[in-house]
Amino acid sequence: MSKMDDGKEIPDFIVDPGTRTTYKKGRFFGKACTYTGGFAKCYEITDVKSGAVYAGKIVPKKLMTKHNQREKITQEIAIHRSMNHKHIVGFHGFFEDDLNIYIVLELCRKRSMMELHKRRKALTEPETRYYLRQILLGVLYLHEHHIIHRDLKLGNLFLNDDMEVKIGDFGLAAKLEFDGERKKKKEFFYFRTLCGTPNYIAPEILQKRGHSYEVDVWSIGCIMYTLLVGKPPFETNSLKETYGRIKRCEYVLPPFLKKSASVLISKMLQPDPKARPRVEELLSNSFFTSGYLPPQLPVSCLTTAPRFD
Ligand SMILES: COc1cc(C(=O)NC2CCN(C)CC2)ccc1Nc1cc2c(cn1)c(C)nn2-c1cc(Cl)cc(-c2ccccc2C(N)=O)c1
Repeated sequence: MSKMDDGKEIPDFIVDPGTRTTYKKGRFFGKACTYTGGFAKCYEITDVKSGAVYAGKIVPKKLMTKHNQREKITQEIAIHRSMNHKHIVGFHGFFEDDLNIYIVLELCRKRSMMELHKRRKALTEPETRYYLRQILLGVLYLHEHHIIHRDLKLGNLFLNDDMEVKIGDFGLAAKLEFDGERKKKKEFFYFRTLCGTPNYIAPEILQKRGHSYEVDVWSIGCIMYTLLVGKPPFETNSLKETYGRIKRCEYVLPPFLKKSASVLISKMLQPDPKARPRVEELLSNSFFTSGYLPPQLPVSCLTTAPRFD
């Protein structure tokens, strides 16, 4: 039992009353911040009858003091359960008891790209092309269904046994109700600052301007930079300074980057959201069409750089 997991408010056996499925609670995977600054937790859970193993995201109800917190988890579930795509984490169900809300999700045994990043730092260009293409295919599906993810970051990009990318955590996602709608969720901004580092937050959100699909393209630009350079583009050791750099769009493109990579990153990290390419344009960019794209990656890429000769 890891020290972070007191787990006392989560029973060892969890029953979904709707489907009468019993899950056995297994390993604690980790936790992440939720809307109230409290923590939801993720465990390995096993359907005792079928033996199927999932990632169970468990949100304590005691966190939901205000009405809008229940609305937020309802929104997350409504958005995620409507998804069905190879590069979106599978949604297998949800239920609640007196203590918690439980979300049953596809287990990705190779964890998230944050662990890959911590272990490998800068990746090769073919690997970056491989991961980015799958992220773009997943985000294209979201945008085609009028969903903005709004929290694309390495910790929300999970990897399965076949090293395929699965986009997860729709806790900050939003559905646009009409073309041209610009979101202005003030509490969204509050949540983003509340839960630690700004990760890959777009300048228009920091400046509390309306925002839309372009914020996901900005985040993908930050992800591409981080995968190729080995560290995030706006990282400093002060939140205030990081925000300042994001607002001023101040980042350095190292000289070792190939031209097509530098050009693509700068297209995505533009201060004006309207100047950024849409996801379908990104997929046909020369960075993807002119360089080697591995059809798959070996699991060894989690720890050591592959050779593509
Ligand atoms: C075998 O599969 C895994 C092993 C591990 C692992 O070994 N972790 C070790 C880290 C070091 N400590 C000491 C021991 C455990 C982590 C993730 C796995 N897989 C996995 C995790 C998944 C998913 C699919 N698959 C999905 C889908 N969501 N999550 C997930 C994971 C985490 Cl840590 C937090 C959250 C999370 C919890 C609350 C709110 C939001 C979120 C959120 N980010 O969605 C979600």
